[in-house]
Amino acid sequence: MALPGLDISDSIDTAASLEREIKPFQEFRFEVAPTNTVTIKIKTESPGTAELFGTELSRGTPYTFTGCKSAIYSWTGCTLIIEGSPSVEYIAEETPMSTYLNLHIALEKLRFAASDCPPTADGAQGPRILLIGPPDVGKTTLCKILTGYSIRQGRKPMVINLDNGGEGILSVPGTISAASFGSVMDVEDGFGNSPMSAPSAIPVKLPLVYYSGLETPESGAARYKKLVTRMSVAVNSRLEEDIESKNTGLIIDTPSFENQANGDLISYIVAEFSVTAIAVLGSERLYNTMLKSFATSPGVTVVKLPTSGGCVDRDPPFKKACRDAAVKKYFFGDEKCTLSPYTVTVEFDSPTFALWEVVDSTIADAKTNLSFLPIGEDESSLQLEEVKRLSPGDIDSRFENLIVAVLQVDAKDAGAKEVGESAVLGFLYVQEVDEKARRMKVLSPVPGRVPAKALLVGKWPEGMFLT
Ligand SMILES: Nc1ncnc2c1ncn2[C@@H]1O[C@H](COP(=O)(O)OP(=O)(O)OP(=O)(O)O)[C@@H](O)[C@H]1O
Repeated sequence: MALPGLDISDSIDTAASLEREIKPFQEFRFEVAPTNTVTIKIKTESPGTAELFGTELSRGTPYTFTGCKSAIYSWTGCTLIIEGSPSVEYIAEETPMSTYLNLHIALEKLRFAASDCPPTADGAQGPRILLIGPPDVGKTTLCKILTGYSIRQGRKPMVINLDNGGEGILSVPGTISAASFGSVMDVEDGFGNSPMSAPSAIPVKLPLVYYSGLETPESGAARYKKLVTRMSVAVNSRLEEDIESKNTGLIIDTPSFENQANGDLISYIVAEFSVTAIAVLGSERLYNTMLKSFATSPGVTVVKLPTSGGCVDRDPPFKKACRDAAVKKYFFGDEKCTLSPYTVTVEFDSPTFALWEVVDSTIADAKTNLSFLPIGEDESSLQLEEVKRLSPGDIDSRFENLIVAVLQVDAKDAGAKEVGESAVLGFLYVQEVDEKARRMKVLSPVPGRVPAKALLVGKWPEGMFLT
């Protein structure tokens, strides 16, 4: 369509674009470097439809991708127009999409059964599926596909992201989050946006976020478990008030679990979220371990799912670039929506200032401590410190370029327990620490003073330069 009065067309210059025809049940896989941009649309005259990880694409609408490895699947066949230069692009004939669709149909049957029960009955609870497997086997992708399909059926799935080391779902890296998805996801942007200070074309989701500050659950198992428990309590009470979400159930994405050592954490998550189905991707060994572990748990079904050949190992620099991009986007927005963060000064001697730090207590440390317990005392008597309050003298340049979580608890009077278990209001980025003047400059997404809330800093995500 041409803009009235102007000789400007909003269509893509097809002369400079590639055309790719996808046959039914095939997918177009592509990779775009973090520094590159590629635009893809379904050809307007093309009869078929296509979807990106479960979310249907609108015909003729150009979608812009940057720094991603992704795929567009078609059940019917269609023609795509690609503008720009993906670093890799090909059409794949073999995909596990039929298996994933069957899994969705099985979950739908359970959801119909749940909807038929009275709201307060036990049976009103829809399926709660946990997705586990080694790194880069497509757990997050399957989570998106299952979420996309249930949204398309008019459901309201509750999506829980327990992968604290990843890019974050509706939040920055280093967090675990939960959100009810009642509207379409943003195909260009993973799961979409949480509320920010600018309008957005895709309806925003309201996530509940906890900041772990840990790279892996193992680098602070006690803290991670505590946050999982807090999350499960909040999610369960929310579901009691939202029957649609309760009937639809939970879709839970996890960090990489690949061996016996993670069994304890998996069992913990299963118990806390009353998981009813475990889907294991990409590891026969883990599947068999799960079968044995849950053989005596009649309420838990374990299934094995194939991994897509399109799942690619993302090397550490690519993952780091994605994490940096996620944090940058939180403060500065993206091409579609530019944000301007504010620089704010925080005085260490202010009565409303309290900065806490996540303690990196590895399992190894905990075990070492255990062996020094006095005779007769057991593990439960050991109080491992998970967060500690920093005095102004402890705050130096090592905190520069890190993000700081602004917690819901007040700075005044909050103790280690409250800080350790508090949800997050938002994030700040430390630009500069002036040790002598006892103050620091932070970037804040909102103007005005930093609220009088407890601040928490961790070692993850690692430091990054935001420009
Ligand atoms: N069918 C596909 N075609 C192309 N790329 C894909 C496909 N499926 C997944 N990917 C890509 O492969 C990468 C790994 O997938 P994903 O993030 O889902 O794995 P994961 O198991 O959740 O990883 P992690 O262990 O880091 O949590 C992602 O960049 C994803 O977009």
